[in-house]
Amino acid sequence: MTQKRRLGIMGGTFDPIHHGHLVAASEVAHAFDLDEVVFVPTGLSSHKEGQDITPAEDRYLMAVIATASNPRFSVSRIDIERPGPTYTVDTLRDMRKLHGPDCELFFITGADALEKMLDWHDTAELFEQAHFVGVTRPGHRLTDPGLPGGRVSLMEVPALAISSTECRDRVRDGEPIWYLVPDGIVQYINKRALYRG
Ligand SMILES: Nc1ncnc2c1ncn2[C@@H]1O[C@H](COP(=O)(O)OP(=O)(O)OP(=O)(O)O)[C@@H](O)[C@H]1O
Ligand SMILES: O=C(O)c1ccc[n+]([C@@H]2O[C@H](COP(=O)([O-])O)[C@@H](O)[C@H]2O)c1
Repeated sequence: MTQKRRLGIMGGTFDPIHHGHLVAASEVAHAFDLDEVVFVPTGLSSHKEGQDITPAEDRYLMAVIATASNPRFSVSRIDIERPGPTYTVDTLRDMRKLHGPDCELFFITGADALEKMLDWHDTAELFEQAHFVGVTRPGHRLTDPGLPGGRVSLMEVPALAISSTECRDRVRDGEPIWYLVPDGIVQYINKRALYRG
């Protein structure tokens, strides 16, 4: 019997994508023997309404640049092309349609996001569609938030105290972001004059 294809999905605003995201995806891919990790930048983040978010096309292109050198990483436009707010249940439904039933889906997320998962849209269906992997993040303790057993795993990854917020703040304040994000992202942010305030 052939093994089902194992597909990781890393959803995020990625404004901008940074090495914390990339390390988390790489560690989960290794630990869960994933064939591929698809980064899925959000369209309109349902819980970030009113926040000043960079256009989806820039966030998508930065994700492409950051993942280009890894043959097991790719980027999907499904969330940025779907009208309305982005809900993970729609991401998983679309991924399932694209990849068929013979594919196991693993949604990768930070421990901070996992803690709030019971408030997400259509939680019951979420756990039918995918296995959820919550990774450690500095500043957030890795505790079991009481999510259904068997469908959620918690995983320690090398701690990188990087956030997109800090990257944006540093650019605005004229501080370097070299080595917090891939080199191509530093150059893209400069070229497009992003986060200058
Ligand atoms: N340094 C990190 N280590 C582990 N997971 C992370 C890290 N940074 C972000 N994540 C996780 O990656 C996913 C997407 O993150 P997101 O794009 O919101 O980045 P962010 O750095 O949290 O952004 P912001 O500071 O704008 O809120 C989330 O599930 C988040 O918890
Ligand atoms: O589906 C939901 O209700 C929901 C609520 C909050 C966050 N999410 C997803 O969690 C991922 C991380 O979100 P963010 O905005 O913290 O980068 C991203 O893929 C979001 O679509 C999903």
